[in-house]
Amino acid sequence: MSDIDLTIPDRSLLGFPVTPYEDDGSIAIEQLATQSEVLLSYGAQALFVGCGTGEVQCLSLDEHERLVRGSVEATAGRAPVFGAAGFGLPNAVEMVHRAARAGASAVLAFPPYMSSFHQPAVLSYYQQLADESPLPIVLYQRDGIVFGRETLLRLAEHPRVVGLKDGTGAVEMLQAQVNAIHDPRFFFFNGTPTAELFAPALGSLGVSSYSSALLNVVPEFAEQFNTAFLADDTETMRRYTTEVVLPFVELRDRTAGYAVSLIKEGVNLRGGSVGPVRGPLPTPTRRDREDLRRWLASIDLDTPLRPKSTADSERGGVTV
Ligand SMILES: O=C([O-])C(=O)C[C@H](O)[C@@H](O)C(=O)[O-]
Repeated sequence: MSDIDLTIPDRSLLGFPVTPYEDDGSIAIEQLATQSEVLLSYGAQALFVGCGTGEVQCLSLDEHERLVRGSVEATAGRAPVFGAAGFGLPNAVEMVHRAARAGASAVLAFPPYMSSFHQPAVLSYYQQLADESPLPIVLYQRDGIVFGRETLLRLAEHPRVVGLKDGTGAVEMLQAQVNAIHDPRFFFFNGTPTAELFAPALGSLGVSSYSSALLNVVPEFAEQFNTAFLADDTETMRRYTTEVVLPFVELRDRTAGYAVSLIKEGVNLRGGSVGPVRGPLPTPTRRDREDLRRWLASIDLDTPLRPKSTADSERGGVTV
């Protein structure tokens, strides 16, 4: 286990990097380091590697471990690195042990897909995973798995369960969950698709940290949005949402899976060389790719992606 402090302060911007591939399909370690620099330089306070935006469902156990190790080396102690664990108990336990060996600080526990909604079964599943885990665990609710109040209270008592990522944006449920947990060690974060869209609403419930897939492709904008968010500048956030986020969401919603595929394509369009997504994620059509290019150009972010210090010396800010 890494000895990096796992404390995720309130109001953190969390990075979920895409997984870069070489031409032969192997993990592109050098590109991984470049991406880490970009995300950290624009304000990511933790990196969740090989998670949703990182194509978790498309990676082998070895690849996931390699990704975590590469990211831990690239971040060199500047931020905690989270791996992923999931897809059934034996697999999840194996993933968390591999993440620990690779130096991760914690893991994001993906819902076991194809599973029941029955709360006692959900409780038992995550308790067993936490019991077996050498690392702290962040729960993740979306799709098939959400945590009832009692389930969450019981899980939050476990010393290795440290937080909850919400992928639902279900305000009523989330408010009840936030109100139920009084442990300052337990953190909630907004991990909805294109999380900026929900940031103002969920921020007002006290869920003030969020994961940003946009930080991969338009880090300059994601940083500016986060500055407005931290300043509670609702007018600026509304303008950014209308002018930048919603046009992206319109593209994203054209095809299931585009929340990841278009992020990766956007990085490629900005010279990131991260390769294509793996199936079953969809390859963007030519028309959607061109529209994505136009979206980038509309906000003057069709320039090469660079870590912030390099980019600042080369060009000005975002024109929105
Ligand atoms: O593992 C995941 O679900 C994610 O990749 C989360 C994303 O960063 C999501 O919050 C987004 O699309 O902004």
